[in-house]
Formats: sequence, C-alpha cells, structure tokens
Amino acid sequence: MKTVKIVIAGPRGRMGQEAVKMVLETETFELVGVIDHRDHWRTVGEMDGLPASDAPVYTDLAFCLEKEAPDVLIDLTTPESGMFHTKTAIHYGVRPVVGTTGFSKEDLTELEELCSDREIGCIIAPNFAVGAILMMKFSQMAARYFTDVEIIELHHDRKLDAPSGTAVKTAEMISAVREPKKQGHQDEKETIPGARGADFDGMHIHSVRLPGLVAHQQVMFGSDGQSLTVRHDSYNRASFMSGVKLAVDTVMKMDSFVYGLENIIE
Ligand SMILES: NC(=O)C1=CN([C@@H]2O[C@H](COP(=O)(O)OP(=O)(O)OC[C@H]3O[C@@H](n4cnc5c(N)ncnc54)[C@H](O)[C@@H]3O)[C@@H](O)[C@H]2O)C=CC1
Ligand SMILES: O=C(O)C1=N[C@H](C(=O)O)C[C@H](O)C1
Repeated sequence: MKTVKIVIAGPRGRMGQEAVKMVLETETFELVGVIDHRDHWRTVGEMDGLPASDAPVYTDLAFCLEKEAPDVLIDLTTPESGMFHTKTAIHYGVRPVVGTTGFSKEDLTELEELCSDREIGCIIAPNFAVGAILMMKFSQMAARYFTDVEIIELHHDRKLDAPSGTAVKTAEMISAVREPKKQGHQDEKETIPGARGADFDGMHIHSVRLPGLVAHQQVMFGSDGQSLTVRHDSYNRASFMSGVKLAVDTVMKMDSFVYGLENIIE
C-alpha cells in the first residue's frame, strides 16, 4: 500500500500531540514535517511530550510544502491559522484534513470554491469521533418527529470558540429537516442577556465551559409529555484519531470539498 506523506500543523496542542502519535504509529502514514509558530525546535523528537521522530519542524508552511511535497496537511490549530493553512495547502495542491473549528459560513464557502477551482480533495470535520457523528445523525432523525430542541455542548475551559463546531454542525443538520420555529414562549424576555443561549433558526445552543471536561454534547428534544436526549462524550483525544485516520485515507481518493465526517461515514 502507498505511504501517505503528512504534515501536521499545531503538533504541540492537545489534538496535535495525539495526531503526531497516531501518524507515527500508522504503517501507511509518514510524518514528513510539522508546522509550529515558534522557531525553537529542529525535530518533533525535541518537542516536550512527543515521541522520538526526526520529522523536521517548520514555521513557514509554504516553504515546508515546497520542500517536503506532502500529500496531506492535517490542521489542528486556531480558526485564523487554520484558514490560512488550509488556503495555502490548497494553493500548493496538498489535500487538507482540518479538525480546527470556528470557521464562519463565508470561510467554508471560500474554501469550497478554492477546492472546486483546483479540483482538490479537502475534508473539514468539526468532529472526528464516530460516536459524535452518530449523535448528530440520530439527532437529525429525531428532529423529524420533535420540533422543539435545545443543544447543550460542554467543553474544557481552554476552548476558544463557542458554540463548538459540533454544536453548529448539529444545528445545521437539524435545520435541514426541521421547519424554522421560535421555541419557548412568544413573549419570553431574557432578564440577563444570553440566558436562553444562542439562537439558530429558533432552536437554542448552550455552551458550558469547565475545567475537567473534554468534549461532550447532549441534544434534548421535547414534546407533550415526553422528552428524548441524545448524548455523546469524548473522555480523551484518542477518541478522535480513528476519524482523523479515516479522513486522511478518504481525502486521498477525493477531488472535491467535504464539510462533516457524516458525509464519508456510511
Ligand atoms: N474536529 C475534531 O474532532 C476536534 C477538533 N478540535 C479543534 O481543534 C483545534 C485545536 O484544539 P486543541 O488541540 O484542543 O487546541 P490547543 O490550543 O491545545 O492546540 C492548538 C495548537 O495550535 C498551535 N498553533 C496556533 N497557531 C499556529 C500556527 N499558526 N502555526 C502552528 N501552530 C499553531 C498552538 O500553539 C497550539 O499548540 C481547535 O479548533 C478545536 O476546536 C479539537 C478536538 C477535536
Ligand atoms: O475544542 C475541542 O476540544 C473540541 N472541538 C470540536 C468542536 O468545536 O466541536 C470537537 C470536539 O467537540 C472537541
């Protein structure tokens, strides 16, 4: 089987560290470089907490892509860096697999257009955990029968974006099958702004941030005399890695843009 040459952006982050380990442990993957924004380390092996590896550390993505000619860029950084990295990778004909969240609708449209111009595969996945994908799919299924729904996402307190990419994706999937409906009392008033959470087509998203949490979401549906809750919990970042692996293998066979792992998991 052909080896997939991979560059990872954000190798010292919580997700980046896990992704470096996964790539190094996967026989058909080769880590050919990482992108950090500090010009301090020569190789991945010199970075704290990362396994022994001679893969070089770059600070300039364009230079790295020219030098290493990878097949795939895995981005696990921040929305701003992630957008820049993804556009640069597409420009160099390197397929992006992006776990970074916090992109706007306009960002996603721009990336889709760039991929279409270059006829290049790209996967943007707000959540790589298979259980989270099922939670979103089950929620979409339930929304056909329950029009009233509240999404509660719970994350660690180091998270930059709110609502989470998963919560936004869940709301979008529910919206695709649900007539827009303003929930709660027509005359309800927030006595403290934000009390009812973010409004997405009339459904509400609540973001909880606490130390000790990893990544959790529950989608609560209610109707007369009954409720249904669909919940998913990621207890560690290893939970995302089989999805990253699948995305890398899949993007190698693609020549277009995909937003959401639910589109590649049957
Ligand atoms: N799709 C998924 O399944 C998951 C997505 N995420 C998302 O992944 C992203 C990263 O999450 P964490 O690892 O928890 O964050 P983190 O804060 O632990 O790691 C981000 C890393 O990116 C680095 N970074 C930022 N700008 C950079 C640049 N220009 N070049 C190179 N490195 C840069 C930072 O130094 C940091 O080490 C977030 O957007 C998060 O929402 C997190 C978990 C799962
Ligand atoms: O920042 C995180 O941790 C996570 N981010 C993603 C999101 O915003 O949905 C995926 C997962 O929830 C963990």
